[in-house]
Amino acid sequence: MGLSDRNQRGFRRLLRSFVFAAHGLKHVIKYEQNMQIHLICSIVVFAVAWWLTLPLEHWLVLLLVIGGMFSLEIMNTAVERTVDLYTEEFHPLAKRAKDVAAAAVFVYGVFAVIIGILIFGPPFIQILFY
Ligand SMILES: Nc1ncnc2c1ncn2[C@@H]1O[C@H](COP(=O)(O)OP(=O)(O)OP(=O)(O)O)[C@@H](O)[C@H]1O
Repeated sequence: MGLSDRNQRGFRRLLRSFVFAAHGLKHVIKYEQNMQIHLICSIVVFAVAWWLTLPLEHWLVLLLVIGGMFSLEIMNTAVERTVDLYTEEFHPLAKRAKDVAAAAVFVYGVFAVIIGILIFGPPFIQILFY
């Protein structure tokens, strides 16, 4: 959507916003190594969850955690690009903004790993020791 047709309403506008979101997603997947790592990890997680025939509640938690991780990584990229638009010179506030955005992904990642251990730990212990 051009900046001029911001006042447009209706289905066409909705459709175009999906197209722009798809462009953003394609950009993050193509250029962000961390996003590629998240994608590979999530495919492995879903494959193992399928193999273990985890219950629906566990699938729902996994979907929430992985969806949240993707969304945070995408927002982190948005912060990085916005900071780069403002300056590509070294600036303490640019560093602060990027580091804080990265910290959001890191904190969520730590909790995602804890949730993963809680979900996958018991069935693996069952398979390995019983
Ligand atoms: N303009 C800047 N001024 C000061 N420090 C910066 C600036 N740009 C980046 N940095 C520092 O370098 C780090 C890496 O920044 P960069 O833009 O390369 O993102 P990144 O962490 O490599 O992210 P990703 O790997 O997800 O692309 C930042 O977290 C920040 O500490």
